[in-house]
Amino acid sequence: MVESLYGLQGERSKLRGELRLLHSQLEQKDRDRHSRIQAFQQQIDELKGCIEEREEELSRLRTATGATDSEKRVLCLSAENESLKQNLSVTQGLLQQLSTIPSQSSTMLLKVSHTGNGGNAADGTNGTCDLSAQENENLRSRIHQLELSLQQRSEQLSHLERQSEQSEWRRGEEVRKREDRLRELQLELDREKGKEPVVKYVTQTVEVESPATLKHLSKARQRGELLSEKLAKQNERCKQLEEQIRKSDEHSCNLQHKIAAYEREISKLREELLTEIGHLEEKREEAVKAAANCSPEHFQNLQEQFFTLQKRLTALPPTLRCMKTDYASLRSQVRNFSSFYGAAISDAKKQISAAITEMSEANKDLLEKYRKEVALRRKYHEQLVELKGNIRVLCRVKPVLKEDQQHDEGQSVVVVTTDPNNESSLGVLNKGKVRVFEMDKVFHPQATQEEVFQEIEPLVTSCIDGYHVCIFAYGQTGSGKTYTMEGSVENPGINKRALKHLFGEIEQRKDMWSYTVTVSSVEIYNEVLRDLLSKDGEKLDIKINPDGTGQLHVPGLRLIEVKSFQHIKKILATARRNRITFGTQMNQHSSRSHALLCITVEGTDLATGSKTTGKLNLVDLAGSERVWKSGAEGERLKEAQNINRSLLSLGDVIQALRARQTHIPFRNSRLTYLLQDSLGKGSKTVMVVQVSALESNVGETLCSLKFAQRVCKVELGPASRKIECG
Ligand SMILES: Nc1ncnc2c1ncn2[C@@H]1O[C@H](COP(=O)(O)OP(=O)(O)OP(=O)(O)O)[C@@H](O)[C@H]1O
Repeated sequence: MVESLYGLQGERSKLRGELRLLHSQLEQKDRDRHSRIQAFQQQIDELKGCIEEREEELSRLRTATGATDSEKRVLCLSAENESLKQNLSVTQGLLQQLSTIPSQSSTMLLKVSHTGNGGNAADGTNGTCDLSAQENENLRSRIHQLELSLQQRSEQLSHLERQSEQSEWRRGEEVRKREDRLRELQLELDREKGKEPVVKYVTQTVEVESPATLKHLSKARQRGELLSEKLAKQNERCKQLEEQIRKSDEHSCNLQHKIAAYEREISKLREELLTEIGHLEEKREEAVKAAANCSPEHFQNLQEQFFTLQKRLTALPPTLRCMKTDYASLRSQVRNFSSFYGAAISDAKKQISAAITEMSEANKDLLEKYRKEVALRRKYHEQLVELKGNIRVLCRVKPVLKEDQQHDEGQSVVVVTTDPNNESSLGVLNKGKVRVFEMDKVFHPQATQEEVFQEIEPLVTSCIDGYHVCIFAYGQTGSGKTYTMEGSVENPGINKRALKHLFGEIEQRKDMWSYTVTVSSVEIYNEVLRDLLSKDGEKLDIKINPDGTGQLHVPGLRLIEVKSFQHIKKILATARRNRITFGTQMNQHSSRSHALLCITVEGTDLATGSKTTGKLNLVDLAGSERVWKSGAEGERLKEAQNINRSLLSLGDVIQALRARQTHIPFRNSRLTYLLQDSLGKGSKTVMVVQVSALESNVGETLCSLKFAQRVCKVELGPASRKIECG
C-alpha cells in the first residue's frame, strides 16, 4: 500500500511537473494571443485612419467641380469605404471574441491549486488530469481556430491594404492629371501674355537744344570729325600695307613658280642625263665590241668620239651643281622672305619717321618765314586800306527785275548808266540832263555777289587782325540792301561770305593764333533797341561799361560764341526771323528797322601770348525813301521819320569822321551811338549805296547818291578827292 501510495505520489508529482510545463506553454500562448490582439487593435486603428482619410477625400471630391471622372471616383471610393467598414466590424467582432476568452493559464492555475489543497482525494486526481487534458485539447483546437481566423483577417487586411494602395495610386494619378492641366493652363496664360498687346503706345521724343547741349554736340562732332580723319588716315595706311603685302605675295608666288619651273627643268635634265649616260654606255659597249672587229683608223675615230662624249659628260655635272645652288638659294630666299619683309617695313618706318622729323624741322623754318610774311602782308594790307581810304563809299545798281516792271506798269525806263571803262562813276538821266556821280567803286547791275564781296574782303581780314570795321547798306526800300547784305540761300550776300572768309582765315592761322568768335544781333526800330537773338525781343539800352574803360555796352544783349560756319548759319536764320517786317507801298517785305550783325573776334598769338580784339559790324539799314512817297501816315509816318533821322545822323557822323572833326555827333541816334566804338578813330567803314536804275525811282536814286556824295566829298589828308558834280 505504502509502495503504491509512493508510486501514486510520484505519479502525481510527475503530472504536476507536466501540468506546470503545460501551464507555462499556455502562458506563452496567452502572451502570443495578447500581442496578436494588440497587433490586431493596431491594424484596426490603421484601418480606421485609412477610412477617415478616404472619407475626407470623398468629401473633398464631392465639393470639387462636377467632372464625371470625379463622380465615378467618388462612387468607387464610397463602395471601397463600405467594404472597409464591413471588414472593420467583422474584425472588431473577432477581436471581441478573442478578448472575452478567459485566460487558459489562470484556469489552469486554479485547477492546479485545487488539486494541491488535499492529498487525500486520490480518485479525484485522475479525473482532474483527464479533464485538464481535454480542456487543453479544446483550448488547442480553439487556438488553432483563432489562428486560422487571424490568418484570414491578415489576408483580408493585406487585401484591404492593396486596395488602399490602389486607391492611393488612383488619387495620385488624379492629382498628377490636375497638375498637368494646371501647367497647360499656365502655359496658355504665358502665351496669352506674350502676345502683342492690342493697344499700342506712341512714344514721342522731345529734343531740347540747350546751349550746353549744343556746345557738347558741337564738341562731340568735332571730336567725331577728328576721329574720322584719323580713321581715314589709318585706313589709308592699312590699304598701303595691304598693297605691299599683296605685292609681296605676288613676288613670293612668282618665286615659287620659278622654283617649280627649276625643279621641273632639273628633273628633266636629270632624266636626259641618265638616258644620255645610258646611250653612251650602250655606245661604249658597242664601240668596244666593234673595236675588236674594226680597223685601227676606225678605232681611232671611235676613240675620239668617245673622248668628246666624255668631255660633254664631264661638263654636265657643273651645270647641274649650278642649278642646284640656284635652286637652294631660291628656296632660302623664299624662307627668309617674311623676316626680310619685316626688316624692310621697319626700315621704311625708320625712314618715314626720319623724314617726318626732317619735315618738322623744315616746317619750323617755314613757319618762321610764314610769320614774317604774314606780318609783312598785314603791313601792306594796312597800307592798301589806308590808300583806299578808311571810309569808302561803294555804289551798287540794282538790275531791273520782273516785279519792278509790274510796279512800273510796264514803263521800265532805265535812267542810271554805268561806264564799263570807269569803275568809279555813274550817270543819272533826269529832266533831259545826265548827272554824273563819282564813288570809290560802282557796281553795274550785272555785278555778282562775289564781285561785291571781293571789294569788302580786305576789311574782313583786317577785323581778324584786331580792327573795328563797319559795313553799311544804304538806299531806298527795295533797292537791294538786304540782298547785298544777306542775299539768298543759293547766292549769299556779304554777311555769310564775310563769316565764311573769317573762319577760313582763322583755320589758316590756327598754328599761330587761337581765335574766339562771338556774335550778337540787334535791330533798331523806332529808336528802340531789340535783341534779334532773344525770343522775347526785350527792349535794350546802351550804357557806359562799368569796367571803367569808358566803352559802351548793352546790358542783357545775348552774345553767342560761334565755333563753325555751320553754326553761324542758324544764328543768321534766327535773326532774320525775328526782324520786324511790314509791307509798304514800295516793297511787300520791306524791312522797317536797321538790322545789325556784330561779330567780335578775339585773337591770341600762340607764340607771344599777345591779344587782339576785332569787331565787324554788318548793318542792313532801313529804307531811306522820302516820307511822302512811301505813303506813310500815323504809325508808319513816325517810323519813316525815325528812319530818316537816324540815317541823317549816320551821314553826319561819317562826314565828321572823314573830315577828322574833333566832335563826332555819335549820340544823335541810337544807331551811331551803338556803333560809336566801330566808327571812331582807327576803324574802317564801307558804305554800300544801293540804287534803282528805273525812271520811276529817279528822285530816291538822286537823294541816295547825293547822300553818298556828301560822305565822299570830304578831303582825306593832303590828297583831296576830285569829284565831278553834274
Ligand atoms: N542785285 C540784285 N539781283 C537780283 N535781285 C535783286 C538784286 N537786288 C535786289 N534784288 C531783289 O529785289 C527785291 C528787293 O530787294 P531787297 O529786299 O534787298 O531790298 P531792300 O533795299 O532791302 O528793301 P527794304 O529797305 O524794304 O528792306 C528782292 O526780291 C531782291 O531779291
